[in-house]
Amino acid sequence: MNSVLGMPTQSIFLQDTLKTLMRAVEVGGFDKIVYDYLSRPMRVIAVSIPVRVNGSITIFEGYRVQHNNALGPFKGGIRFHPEVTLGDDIALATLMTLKNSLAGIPYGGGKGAVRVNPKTLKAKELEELARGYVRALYSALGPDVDIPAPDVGTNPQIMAWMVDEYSKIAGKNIPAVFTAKPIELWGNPVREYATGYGVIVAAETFMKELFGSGLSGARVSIHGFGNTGQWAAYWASKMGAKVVAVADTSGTVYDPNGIDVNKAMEVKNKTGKVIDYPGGQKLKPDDALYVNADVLVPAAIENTINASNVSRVKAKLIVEGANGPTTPEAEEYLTQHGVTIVPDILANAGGVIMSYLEWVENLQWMTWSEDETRDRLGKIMENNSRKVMNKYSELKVKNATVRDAALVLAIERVEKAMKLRGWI
Ligand SMILES: NC(=O)c1ccc[n+]([C@@H]2O[C@H](COP(=O)([O-])OP(=O)(O)OC[C@H]3O[C@@H](n4cnc5c(N)ncnc54)[C@H](O)[C@@H]3O)[C@@H](O)[C@H]2O)c1
Repeated sequence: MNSVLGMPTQSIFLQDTLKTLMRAVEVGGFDKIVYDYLSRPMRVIAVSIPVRVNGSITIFEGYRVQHNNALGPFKGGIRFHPEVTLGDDIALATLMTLKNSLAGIPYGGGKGAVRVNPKTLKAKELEELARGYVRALYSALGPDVDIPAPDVGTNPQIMAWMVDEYSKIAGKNIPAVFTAKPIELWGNPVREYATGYGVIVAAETFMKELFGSGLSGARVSIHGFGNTGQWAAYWASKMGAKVVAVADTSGTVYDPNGIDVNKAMEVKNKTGKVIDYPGGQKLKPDDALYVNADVLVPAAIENTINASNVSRVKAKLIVEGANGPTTPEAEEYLTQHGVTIVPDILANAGGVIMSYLEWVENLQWMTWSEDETRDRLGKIMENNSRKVMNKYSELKVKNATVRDAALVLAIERVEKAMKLRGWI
């Protein structure tokens, strides 16, 4: 698709997303009209945001893509990145519609973006940009309209500025319009580790379903040791798994007897390099993908498991913490070799499910304890994992994957909502 609503949208990412959507529509036997709806956003808003940078005005380009709201308010992050395009933003918003649908939460999908390298801005300039984004899009946002959250390049502080700006314009506090806010400003402590925790609940559920025993005693390797990877390692270890490898761009630490995850996190947060961990063997960054492990969690970036290295992967279960870490060619190879992949759309949904829980708290001006919130998140992740497993066993298509099952479930829920509303 080279243009949407008259705007140019060349993007390989968008083309790939539409291919994935088309495959799922075919596997699930959906009507063509379902593809027609989901292959384009309902609304795209492009805005100019003037900010005084180093004394002179720079005008930044921003977008909000409101992809589909059949299931509820649009929901998805805001990305600050120098190379983001409208086409990429549409792809990301499309994936949010599917992820939120699969998660079983009452949200449609959306995504926002600003073409900027946030690292080049001073704090005050970044604040002005965040506030300018909200001023430009105020009428399109709202707790029951469109609820943004952080994504690449944005964080809880930026959400705090945004919720403040929105509340100022509204003339009253409206906490539920942004999620993943700081704990002190209507946020929830579980948010920090929600994605990594969710990945491990999904891993535990699939281990039980596939092999009859959970993570206890299983060997786990984690590739990528940022927010997702560190907390996945932490919860895997807490649930009794043996974390045998952790890796970041500095290298892999491998210890078949198990790594002290608290120590590894402490070292990573102190020096920025996991390779400074005292002990274990020191290997190359990608070696965490190839070590002897029962479960592999790719939690770094996209396309890490691809045609050139897939034959070296030894794990029997791959749980995608990162978005898009397994290429389609690699997935085909792994599927033929009996490896199960728990897809990103299911495995890393803990963050957005936590956003939903924060929104529910904010709408009622109440808070759950950390334990209660985590318990709710865990139950949703476990339940969703089981639903996907059941769907997978129902699919009669040759070489169907768990990803196919997840996407079919996601589309089914949106399709039902669109039918009930009389859209299709
Ligand atoms: N943080 C979330 O809530 C969240 C939610 C959903 C999906 N994700 C996805 O998870 C992935 C990681 O996100 P994050 O927030 O943890 O990012 P992050 O920046 O905190 O961490 C990324 C980590 O990956 C490592 N890394 C990058 N390239 C590597 C390589 N080639 N080899 C080894 N390590 C490498 C980095 O050193 C870093 O430790 C992304 O794909 C992201 O889209 C994150």
